[in-house]
Amino acid sequence: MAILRLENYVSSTQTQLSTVPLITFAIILLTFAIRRRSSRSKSSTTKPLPPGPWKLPIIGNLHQLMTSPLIHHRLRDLAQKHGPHLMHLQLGELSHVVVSSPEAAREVMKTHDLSFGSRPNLLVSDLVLYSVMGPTSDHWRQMRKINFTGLLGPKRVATYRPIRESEVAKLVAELSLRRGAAVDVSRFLSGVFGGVTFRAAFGIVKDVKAEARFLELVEGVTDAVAGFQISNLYPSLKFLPTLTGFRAELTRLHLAADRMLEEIIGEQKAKRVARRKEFGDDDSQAAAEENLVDVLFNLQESSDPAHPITMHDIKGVVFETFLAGTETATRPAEWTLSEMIKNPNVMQKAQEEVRQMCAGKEFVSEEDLHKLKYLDCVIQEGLRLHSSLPLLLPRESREREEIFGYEIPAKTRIIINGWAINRDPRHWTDADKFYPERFLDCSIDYKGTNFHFIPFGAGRRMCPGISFGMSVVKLLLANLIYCFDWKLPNDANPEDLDMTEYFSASVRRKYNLSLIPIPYEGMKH
Ligand code: HEM
Repeated sequence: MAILRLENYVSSTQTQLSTVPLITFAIILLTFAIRRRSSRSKSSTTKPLPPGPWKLPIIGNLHQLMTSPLIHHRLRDLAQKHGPHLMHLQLGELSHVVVSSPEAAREVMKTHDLSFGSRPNLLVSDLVLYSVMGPTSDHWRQMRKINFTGLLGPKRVATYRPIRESEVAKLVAELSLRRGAAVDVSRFLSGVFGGVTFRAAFGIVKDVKAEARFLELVEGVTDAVAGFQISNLYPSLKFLPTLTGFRAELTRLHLAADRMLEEIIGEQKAKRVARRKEFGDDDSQAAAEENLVDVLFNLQESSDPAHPITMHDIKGVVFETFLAGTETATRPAEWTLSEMIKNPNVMQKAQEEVRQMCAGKEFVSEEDLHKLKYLDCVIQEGLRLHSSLPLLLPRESREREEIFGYEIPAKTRIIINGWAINRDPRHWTDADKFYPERFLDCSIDYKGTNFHFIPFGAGRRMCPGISFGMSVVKLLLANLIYCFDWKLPNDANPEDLDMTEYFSASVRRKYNLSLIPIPYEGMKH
């Protein structure tokens, strides 16, 4: 999810702070901090806030986060010292609580899910996402239902199978052409997720260049909103987004995206009208080939007039799907493949499984996937160690709550450090080791019921795109290891593969994965 990224606050905070003369900035903040302090002193709490590190006036704990660009690591280290379950941080004007243990995650995402199931109202949600991602409301509930049932539920996802298979086959063909040469695998992988999402959303469009242009725009928005935006931390300073140029940048991107969406969705609408003229409503072939926009049109036609689904909503849901579904879903594939390269024994075992199960085939198709049990474990372990969204997405408490004897006031921002939780040594043996066998014959899964394994979050705000994303991840990885053997360039030792993380919209590899594909001879040609 590239959206409303909380997790990259730090990198972007640094960027933005350097563009504003610091002294002016400090004076402005001081003025507002005094105003705020006087209003805050009127409130009283009955229980203590969770413990936390010492705070500076005005910036609170921001300086303690700036010591590392990998904020999830920094938060884990701070939590170990100051609050292993719950830790209080003051970031700018806003009170934050960091959740770092499975026990505390259960309290937040299950016991008190209703209170903590809202999202903060961030500028990016209003300006880029047509408000579909904002706080919990009737509108959000309706959009969430659409996402789950209409677009991303398992039944609908099954209908996108031909798209997934053809995009993966296209990749295999391209890689075969480049046999023996180093290729930027990271780039290819994000192309597959972009391609699948584009075709699932819009089908085939007239302008052959539209896909590349639209995906470039999605990438632009992803980069722009990836961050701990300083203006989000000082909401009372309404002029900050304008002063830092953030508002102008978001508006520019939004207008460009909006124009393209109007164009592409307009084309879909025209096709639909033409189809209906020719076949009437009873066109079963068209129904079987419905894309995401068609489904949204159907829902619009049958929607309750008291809560109509508007063109604004349709654009919002479509754009959200791209922002949420491309970057975030690429990462599990990229990290899991990297781990297999770095651990040749795991790669060998996974390849033996798929090559045995699919012996003689040209391609691993979806009906073969259920046989690949070891690959399932490898993917789960990849998700455990490398969460795409290590801090999930930001939440906000709707009312005052008490957890483990601590007070969490209403309107507190909640950061759930899923990355730290997925590596909690109290729940995982050799927690930092890539060891897929730990998932063999084990009932733990990522569906949000095991709070020590939450790569997709849990509760009412859990990721609705699991089926959509994971169906591509597994098909893609199965084919990459079935159709090719892989070597590192310059005969580098696999164990030396650099796994440094880069904190952006999601946590990705700092250096793209460059590999040499060698087609597998046992494949049927
Ligand atoms: C396969 C890799 C993916 C991972 C690891 C992932 C992870 C996540 C996580 C951690 C969250 C936040 C959950 C929380 O706050 O509790 C989230 C939210 C979300 N994800 Fe995903 N996601 C993936 C793929 C997708 C795809 C493919 C889509 C859509 C096509 C999608 C759509 C969404 C949406 C719309 C939300 C926001 C839900 C809300 O606020 O109610 N995700 N995802």
